[in-house]
Amino acid sequence: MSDPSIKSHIDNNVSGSAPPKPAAIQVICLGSGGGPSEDNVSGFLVRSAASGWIRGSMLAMDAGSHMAAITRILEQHLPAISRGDTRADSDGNLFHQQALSPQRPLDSSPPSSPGIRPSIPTLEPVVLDSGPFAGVPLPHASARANAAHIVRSHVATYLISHPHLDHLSGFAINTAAFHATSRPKTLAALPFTVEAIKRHIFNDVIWPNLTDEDGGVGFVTFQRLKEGGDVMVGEGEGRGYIEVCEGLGAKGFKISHGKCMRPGTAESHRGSIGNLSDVPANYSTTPRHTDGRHHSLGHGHLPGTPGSFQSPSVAQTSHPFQQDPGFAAVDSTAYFIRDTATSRELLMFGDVEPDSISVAPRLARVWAEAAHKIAAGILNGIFIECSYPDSQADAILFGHLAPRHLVAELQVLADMVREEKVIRASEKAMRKRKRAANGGLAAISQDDFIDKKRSRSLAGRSAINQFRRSSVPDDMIQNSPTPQQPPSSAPMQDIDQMHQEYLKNRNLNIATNFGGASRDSSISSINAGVDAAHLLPSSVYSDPPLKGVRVLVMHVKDTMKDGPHVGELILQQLNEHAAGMAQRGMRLGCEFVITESGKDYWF
Ligand SMILES: Nc1ncnc2c1ncn2[C@@H]1O[C@@H]2COP(=O)(O)O[C@H]2[C@H]1O
Repeated sequence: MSDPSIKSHIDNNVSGSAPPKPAAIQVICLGSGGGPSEDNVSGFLVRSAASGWIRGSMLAMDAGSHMAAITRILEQHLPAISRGDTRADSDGNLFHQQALSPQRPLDSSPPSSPGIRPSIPTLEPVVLDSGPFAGVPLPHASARANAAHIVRSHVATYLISHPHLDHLSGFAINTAAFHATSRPKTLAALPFTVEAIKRHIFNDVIWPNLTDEDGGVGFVTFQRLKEGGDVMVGEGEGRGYIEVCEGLGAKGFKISHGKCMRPGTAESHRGSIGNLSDVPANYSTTPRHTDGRHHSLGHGHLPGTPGSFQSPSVAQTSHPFQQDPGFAAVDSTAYFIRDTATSRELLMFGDVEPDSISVAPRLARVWAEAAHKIAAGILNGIFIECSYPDSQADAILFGHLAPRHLVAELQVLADMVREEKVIRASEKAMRKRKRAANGGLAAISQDDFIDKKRSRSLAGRSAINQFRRSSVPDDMIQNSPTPQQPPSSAPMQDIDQMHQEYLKNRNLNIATNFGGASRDSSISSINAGVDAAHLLPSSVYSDPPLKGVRVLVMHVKDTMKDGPHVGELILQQLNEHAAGMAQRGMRLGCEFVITESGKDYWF
């Protein structure tokens, strides 16, 4: 089905001089807040523009706010209802047929013949021409009936970041309407989330067991995702992505959302153990879990199961929280969501705290994965929380970010992107020189060599960046390496040699997990890349690393006080931090946007 709405949405955020690409992914914000008001808590709809509005083409990323928010949006954009010249009353009963909006086609059947009982007019689907749901055929009269239709017909999967209520409550309550769906809804998540929801929500105590496990009625089925993706699925850049709805794949990484009592010390929501990482450094190609499909209550992977890979970064951190052995991290998830048609991606976070104060710092792994995608031009949207303004002290962040932390984390990402861009540019330069030198013949084998060797694990560089971090931007900001002007023509063997060294070091890191990689080998891996960069045009450095990336801020916690919404202050603080860094020669280049319920965002 063609989608008229996509034509008018152009992605203006693609860096460089390339012509803007048509938008590939739409994200509709249903809930942008982090509480305490229950009407606006985390919930988004994601869809591939290429899939149009076919059944099963929408993914709900978290669902604290869900059906009620869709109803609200439709009320705003369905003129036949919002203007009052409606054919539906508040209960959805038809009346005022003659006053329909031109957008809503009337029953076009001829007037009834005398003696024939007038038929009840049949409503034809209406297609909205404005708002986030522009283009979706709506078969009902009232906003709320159409909202239920969208949920039943179009939303296939609920991708949940963690089992906290503000990310789940809408979904749980809406499941009572799933009896009218033709197939079960899928709840997709990492196993720790699935098991928690199964055990603590659909347990016939808090909520009826409407799932298809343990004798439930079958409205909901669970899709247990493998952390870091499933290597058995997909190929090339799409390897590891599991299809979660029509046209979209997902890959999830565990992240940390505060701390709780260490399992065994008290009744607690169990999380990961500090100092232990669940995923090997070569997470892209070696997911930890080999079978995520058959967990059930009482066994399998529970939240809190420690991993077996020790992060070198933790030993280097000094924040008092990280030294407390009585606490474990609360788990959450960051998902990369990939549009199958265009290979473009989004990064959407659940609640998350900065690595600098975490008992289990795991954000750098996600940044490493993201850096490669940003450098490759396939990722330009990051949905991430910033729950509090900077006035919130570290001790009362409860597993969340404040502007100072978000900007510090983005600086880590920016460093990685810069390195990745250098590597890409140097590889490109080498291929070009090889081609020129060998008349194009050797270029083929060299290109093949690079492509085969090229792995996307950036673990070594992640480790290095973690050595640099602290909790406030001023502390973590390093002097930007002054780009050296490249010699006008570098000897080809120098570049070749550096690349061989670089590839050797990178492969060493790929073959060695986080715990095993020595700091020296990580550093030499970076140095090899940076050395190669000295031979490259300075233009590699001239653009800020995150140019073209939009950082969409969510989960802002309303203060429930008079005056401007705290989101305005958070945006101001983010921009001030970024401006301060730019003054010191550390431009990030990204744009900050505070997400709002009822708005949609295109990528
Ligand atoms: N120790 C605590 N004291 C007060 N409030 C808390 C504490 N821990 C968590 N919270 C609040 O509970 C909320 C649960 O959802 P969030 O993680 O979004 O944000 C959390 C805080 O707002």
